Amino acid sequence: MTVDGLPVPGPLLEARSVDRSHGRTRALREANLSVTAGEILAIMGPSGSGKSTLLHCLAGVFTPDAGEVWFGGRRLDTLSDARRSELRRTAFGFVFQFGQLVPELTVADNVALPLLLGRAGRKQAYHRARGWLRRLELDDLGERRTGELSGGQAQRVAIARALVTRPQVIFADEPTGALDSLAGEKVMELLVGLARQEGVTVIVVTHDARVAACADREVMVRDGKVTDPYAGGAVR
Ligand SMILES: Nc1ncnc2c1ncn2[C@@H]1O[C@H](COP(=O)(O)OP(=O)(O)OP(=O)(O)O)[C@@H](O)[C@H]1O
Repeated sequence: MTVDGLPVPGPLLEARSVDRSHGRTRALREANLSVTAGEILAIMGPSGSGKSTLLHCLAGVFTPDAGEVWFGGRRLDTLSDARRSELRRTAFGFVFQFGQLVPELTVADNVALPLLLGRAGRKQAYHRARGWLRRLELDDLGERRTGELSGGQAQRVAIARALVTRPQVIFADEPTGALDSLAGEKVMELLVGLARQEGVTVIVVTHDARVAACADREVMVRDGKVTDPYAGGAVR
């Protein structure tokens, strides 16, 4: 596609007419969504409308029953399980409602873990982990067990862990859902600020209008359908 003779990069991530059921429940019905590189996108909608299912389809955790998912100009949904796992490990980062940190490990171990699993050297992994802990204002907590953290601290550790591999996209599912409003605001401020500095795309599922207000754009999911005016190749 070109505009005024200049090439316009296509969307980074796209759902095209995605259907996905859980048993007999049709969670997504011909869902279309288009996300550009560097965009911070909020996915909103009533409980049970299909937001998390959409997020998991975009991240290659679920494969659609019908339709297509594209990432960086290539089909994602037709890749093998092994290739999709590798993509999730290298190009994507995840932040969930309850940090999902490993409680037996220290904060620094949790942040270094994705690098160690990716076979980075120990010294380099911990060096990078400490750098991210500093950026998330967690310098003093590196040696703590994650069970000793407040909810807001745990979510900041989860963000450090998601960013440490330098992903292209962060998928966040209700990242502030378990926090009070002050802690939630701080977590979103840090996530969005760092994502912008790093040029990382963020897709965040939320019920909270204040969280959505931090995004560049929001889309609504209702009964498994997505309202996205930019889906289907519309030029922004
Ligand atoms: N593992 C599952 N087994 C059966 N049904 C499921 C499963 N996961 C989701 N569903 C159903 O699929 C539909 C969409 O669920 P989904 O979790 O995507 O919605 P959501 O918008 O993220 O909801 P919430 O805001 O409450 O988290 C719902 O009707 C839900 O009950």
